[in-house]
Amino acid sequence: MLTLDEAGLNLADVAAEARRRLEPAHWDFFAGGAGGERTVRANEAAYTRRWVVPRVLRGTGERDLRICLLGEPVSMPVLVAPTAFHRLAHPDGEVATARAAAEAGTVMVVSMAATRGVEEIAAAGGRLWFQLYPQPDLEFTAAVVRRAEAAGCRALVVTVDSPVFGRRERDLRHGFVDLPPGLACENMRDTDGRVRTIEMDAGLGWERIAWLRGITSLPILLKGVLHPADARLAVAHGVDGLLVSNHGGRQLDGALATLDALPGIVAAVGGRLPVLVDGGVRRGTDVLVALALGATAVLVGRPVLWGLAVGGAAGVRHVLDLLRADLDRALALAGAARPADLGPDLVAGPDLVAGCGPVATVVGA
Ligand SMILES: Cc1cc2nc3c(=O)[nH]c(=O)nc-3n(C[C@H](O)[C@H](O)[C@H](O)COP(=O)(O)O)c2cc1C
Ligand SMILES: O=C(O)C(=O)c1ccccc1
Repeated sequence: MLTLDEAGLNLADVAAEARRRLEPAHWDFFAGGAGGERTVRANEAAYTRRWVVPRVLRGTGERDLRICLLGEPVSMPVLVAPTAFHRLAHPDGEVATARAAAEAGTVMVVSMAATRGVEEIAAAGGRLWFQLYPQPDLEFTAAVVRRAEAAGCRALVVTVDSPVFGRRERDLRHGFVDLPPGLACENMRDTDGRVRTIEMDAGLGWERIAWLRGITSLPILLKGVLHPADARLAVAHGVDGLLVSNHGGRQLDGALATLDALPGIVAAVGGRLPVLVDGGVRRGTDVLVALALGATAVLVGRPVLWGLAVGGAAGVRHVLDLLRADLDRALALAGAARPADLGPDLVAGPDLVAGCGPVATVVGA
């Protein structure tokens, strides 16, 4: 196991150490976003505009961080977001990430752009969900879904914020266009062993969600919903959960910070589906605020990659342990014994903070 000195006291420390270890082009691929990266910055900044209004004398005793998601227990409301190319961070790649998530008792969402096959990731143990970019080739898409099912994945996370690829200026400057030789998107292999390129499908529509619903009995979550009208459509199409996400600011630069979108989505869904959120979660208090505003759980993307770069499975474990301990302490200090004790009354701002302007919730839009 890593010492705290090596791995850091918080996720910013881990990020700084990862930056020292990674090739600049790979650091920039992981850290960067689309355009001027306004949305990358806005995701983290949104949390700094929320303030916790703690309750006292609640006698919380030992906290219980467990939640129930899609009918199954998860050890804490922090999951691993799907991110591409883990072998750029560590030779063990997604296998190491899966081992850490399993040890932490949480879900790992395996990216369609993973650099290890879903079967060997599953062999590391733990609960996996599979992230899908629906491909224009329906037969190939169906084959990938069957492969994820056969490997034991328990849900499909369908990314819907990517009709085209975001324009990432850091990657353009480095000339970073593809994986180095020897690494490949292992879950994009065809029957002949050839690796297909992941296509973004600008033709994707709700009928494809209905089609997916018809080819799998796995729960389907939509990843990348920010507009309440889309949340209502998702409910109407029988999906099983929503992930409020702007792809970590890597797709539409200028898209609303996810924490600012969350209340509108929660109101639109009205408790009919679990609502998850990702983007900019770096502290236990961030998790607390997201849950208080109605999220069932959060996911972390980049911090997991930083942990992986610093120490493989132990590094990812360190990141997840830091978040767990930080959330546990934040709950105690806010007077909550468990996630279910949190509500919007525990959060103030940003309207209470001079100069920050009102929160952009588009309820009923
Ligand atoms: C390097 C990197 C690769 C990503 N790859 C994928 C991907 O393959 N599929 C996907 O749906 N989202 C992908 N995402 C988006 C994440 O799932 C998630 O939405 C985002 O990272 C959350 O923000 P955070 O990094 O601030 O925690 C990626 C994000 C990063 C940083
Ligand atoms: O970088 C990303 O955000 C991402 O989603 C992705 C998708 C396909 C291949 C590589 C990265």
